[in-house]
Amino acid sequence: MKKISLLGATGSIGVQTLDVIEQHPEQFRLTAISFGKNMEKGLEIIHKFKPEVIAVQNKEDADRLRVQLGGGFRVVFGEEGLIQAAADHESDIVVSAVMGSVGLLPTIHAIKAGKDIAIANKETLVTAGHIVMDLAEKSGVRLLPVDSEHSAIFQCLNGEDPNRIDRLILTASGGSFRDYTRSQLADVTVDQALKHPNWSMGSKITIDSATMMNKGLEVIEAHWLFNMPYSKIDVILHKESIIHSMVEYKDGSTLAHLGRPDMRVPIQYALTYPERLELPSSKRLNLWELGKLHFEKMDEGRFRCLKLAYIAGEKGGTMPAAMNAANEEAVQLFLERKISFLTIEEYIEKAMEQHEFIERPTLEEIQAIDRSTRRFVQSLLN
Ligand SMILES: NC(=O)C1=CN([C@@H]2O[C@H](COP(=O)(O)OP(=O)(O)OC[C@H]3O[C@@H](n4cnc5c(N)ncnc54)[C@H](OP(=O)(O)O)[C@@H]3O)[C@@H](O)[C@H]2O)C=CC1
Ligand SMILES: CC(=O)[C@@H](O)[C@H](O)COP(=O)(O)O
Ligand SMILES: [Mn+2]
Repeated sequence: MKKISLLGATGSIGVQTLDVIEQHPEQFRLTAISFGKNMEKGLEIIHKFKPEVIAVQNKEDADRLRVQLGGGFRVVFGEEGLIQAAADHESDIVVSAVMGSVGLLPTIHAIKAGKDIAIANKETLVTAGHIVMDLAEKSGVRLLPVDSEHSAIFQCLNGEDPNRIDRLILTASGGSFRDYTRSQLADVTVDQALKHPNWSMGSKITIDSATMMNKGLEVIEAHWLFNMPYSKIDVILHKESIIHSMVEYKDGSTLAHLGRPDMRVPIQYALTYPERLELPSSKRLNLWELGKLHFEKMDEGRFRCLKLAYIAGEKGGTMPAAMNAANEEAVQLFLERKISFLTIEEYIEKAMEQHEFIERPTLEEIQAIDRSTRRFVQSLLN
């Protein structure tokens, strides 16, 4: 029986993780959850799975929950609560599926506590890849990718010697506006941006897919997870999201991972690795039904955020953390309808230009950069 702590239980990855757990009651037990503010969904999960530890964002919600639930649960809140749900109780693996850089600290604590991490939260590796990877190695814990592209690459690598690899090829759907010209992007709406062609995901990552920052974050995530230089990480447009990513080897062989767009598959693989279990609810891929698959070269002028992410990744140090914080703030402003779609990349670029770079930052320095960059982006509004 594998004991699971699930951070971000009410979100898109969280709910799909619960679906996987439910399909294998003999394999998995949910011992801790965290969620933000969605009390209705949170309560439904608590009644169904009865986790011992429950972390919520605010003290008021924690107090309310304690009254509603009575005894038998440990209800905690805030940053300290997230850390407790991740690290301070009995579990074998932590699924990190909160949204944003708030996921960094609990993951670091979970690694220090010797827990394996099923990592969906890409902002963790983007902001502090060098710290997280070093710590995971020293603590002897496994970082198992959940992000579909990274799970695909992980499966195509399957333990091969890194010297045999020529390049990693990440596939990108192109997001909601893949067929729009740059001038058409000027007045797109939030509702349009939230309609991803292939995946049903949380709102922040859906906007990231539309700006192509999602792919930029994934390039940096791949750099850390697979110890690969940026010159050997490419992105290709593939609008069907059937090939989830590829690895090209020295001898010219290219290995690809295919499947229907269904996050329960990589989530389950991270939970069972190296085993594979049945996943009754997941539909099989019938290529003859699909007909053609399409591929296009990336246009970096059209998708400016991808270019910014390569620049930030190559620069290293605190630059990816600054880029990420600017992106999180700008996307939130767009979702609140305070800025336009193209202003997202404009704000990120401005934040990167003014950023006071630190080459080998500590965790505290990364957290300080995260806060100051968010303040800078907010100041651009006035
Ligand atoms: N969705 C997908 O298919 C994929 C997602 N990812 C990555 O996984 C992560 C989660 O994505 P997704 O599930 O789509 O996101 P969602 O927005 O759907 O869910 C986010 C979860 O995090 C919680 N949360 C948000 N902010 C905070 C906070 N400040 N403190 C505590 N909890 C918080 C939310 O709680 P509540 O709603 O209760 O407020 C919710 O449970 C992201 O990093 C994303 O990039 C990666 C690959 C695919
Ligand atoms: C499901 C998943 O892993 C997302 O990150 C997905 O990749 C988004 O698709 P695009 O960013 O390619 O549009
Ligand atoms: Mn992805």
